[in-house]
Amino acid sequence: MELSLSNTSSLRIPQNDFLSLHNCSRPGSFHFSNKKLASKSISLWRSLIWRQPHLVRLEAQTAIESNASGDKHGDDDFIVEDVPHLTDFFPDLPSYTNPLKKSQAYAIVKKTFVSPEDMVAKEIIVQKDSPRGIHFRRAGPREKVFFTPEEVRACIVTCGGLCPGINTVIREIVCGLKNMYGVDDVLGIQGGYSGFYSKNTLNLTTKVVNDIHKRGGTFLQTSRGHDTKKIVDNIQDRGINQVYIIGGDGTQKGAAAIYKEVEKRGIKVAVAGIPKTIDNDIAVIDKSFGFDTAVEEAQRAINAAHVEAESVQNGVGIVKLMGRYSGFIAMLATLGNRDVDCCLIPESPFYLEGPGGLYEYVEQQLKENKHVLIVLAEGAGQEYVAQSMQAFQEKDASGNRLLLDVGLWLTQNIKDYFTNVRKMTINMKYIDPTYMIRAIPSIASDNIYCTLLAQSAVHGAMAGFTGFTVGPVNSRHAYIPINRVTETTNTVNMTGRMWARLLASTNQPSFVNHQTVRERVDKETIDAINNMKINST
Ligand SMILES: Nc1ncnc2c1ncn2[C@@H]1O[C@H](COP(=O)(O)OP(=O)(O)OP(=O)(O)O)[C@@H](O)[C@H]1O
Ligand SMILES: O=P(O)(O)OC[C@H]1O[C@](O)(CO)[C@@H](O)[C@@H]1O
Ligand SMILES: [Mg+2]
Repeated sequence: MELSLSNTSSLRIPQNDFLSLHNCSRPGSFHFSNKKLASKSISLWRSLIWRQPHLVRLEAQTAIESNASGDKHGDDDFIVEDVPHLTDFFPDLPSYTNPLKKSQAYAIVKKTFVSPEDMVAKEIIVQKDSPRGIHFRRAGPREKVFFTPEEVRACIVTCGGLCPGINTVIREIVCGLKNMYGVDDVLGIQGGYSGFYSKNTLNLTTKVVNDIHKRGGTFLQTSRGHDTKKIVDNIQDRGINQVYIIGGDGTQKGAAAIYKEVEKRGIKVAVAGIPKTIDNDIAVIDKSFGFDTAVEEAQRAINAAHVEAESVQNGVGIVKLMGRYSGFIAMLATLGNRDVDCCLIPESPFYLEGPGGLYEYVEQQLKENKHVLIVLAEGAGQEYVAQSMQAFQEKDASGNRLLLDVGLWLTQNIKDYFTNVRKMTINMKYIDPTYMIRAIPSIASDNIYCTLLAQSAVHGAMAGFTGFTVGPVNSRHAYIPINRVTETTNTVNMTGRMWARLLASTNQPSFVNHQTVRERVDKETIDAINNMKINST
């Protein structure tokens, strides 16, 4: 591989070797006082590059020089957020030629292996002068693998709530390991994380998983709750060296903890996360699998509520959909339907009474159209329900707040208001299909997505990557450091265009009053001024 000084900002450097060579105190960010030293270091590292360890951000003097010579954004702003590799901890780990090289399936593929240089950009919308920004390693098969088929003992576990497509991912991991890499030994951990230490395992063969993708749910069962030490004890006891973990944000936090514990114990185990969540609340990735299936299934409930509401006098149809903290299902199901008059989600506070409130809007719709249709995410308006019920907020075994039933609360409030205050007779039709939209098998497009995720995870683990979550970033599959996807939650952006599209489509009130807008504008102005101050210091 050719390296020039102009791309010194993204070198594949074995971090440990570098640290021992240069005794650098700040891993991940390295400064060179002059070009000669940078050049010397590069030639030292060049010989170590084949091991594919961390990509390390390198702030070289040369990059600054290239900026000075007119290149406005040198390579120092090309940031790679890389995933760990087993050779970071086992520098002498042997590598082998990837069996895909001789695979019939890939025989006529022009470029079977992903180049170690290939990166996926986190931001796809850029301006001419904007920095090159954050990148992730592109997912896919590598020329060298760090496991022989015979030595692999893989396991698969599924945690958290259900989601269409889990079985497809399980199936494709088993089939991918067998058909692409000749791996026979795959264990199914039953009943989520706790299954590691409380249940027997299942031998997963291609025959066993052959038609599980036709079923909803998870073939392996799921649970909430965990004990990281006991999980890793079990991984060690069973001689497992590849762990495939399918689950949402909580599960990925669990995967990060397992990876850390594995690292601490110094055992050769690749930990791969496959993000799963019906709520689409996982950060960085484009969309979670099963989400499209859920949005499609939600149409049946919304259509039914619409038919019911428009078939009676003053019909009020209310549909409650899933979405604990993120209202993506409700938003997309509304946008995809067009009969919905109002969509309420956790990110957008709403109010009932007074000008611009929900009651006023419902009354107006009833006057104009004789019916109204509301789609509600389960996490919306939780503060109102809690207030009215004076309820104690319980938590589930994973520590997630248990939601109160906002659907029943809203139904009752609308009924009371129109009957008692407005003296109007309304016909309430409430549909709660929450579990129905996630307990079904995935549609074809989600199955394809699940296959890509599973195969990318298998390629990554076989290539020796670990501590990663796989997922599409701007439509390209990437290996993302697990912490990156758990540090924030993906929520609907209230100031983004998608929510504005929804408001434009339903014509519902934005529930944002003048005062709130004023405060937000003021806050944004103050933040911008503060940022300017920070940048100029
Ligand atoms: N901070 C954490 N550290 C380690 N493990 C965690 C953490 N949070 C959650 N887990 C474990 O991850 C598993 C799933 O978590 P959780 O119930 O939050 O669902 P999830 O993965 O977020 O999926 P979903 O939200 O789609 O239902 C549980 O076994 C839980 O104990
Ligand atoms: O009732 P369960 O199975 O705990 O799951 C409910 C939660 O799981 C999710 O489907 C995913 O987080 C949420 O939308 C929902 O609140
Ligand atoms: Mg979650």
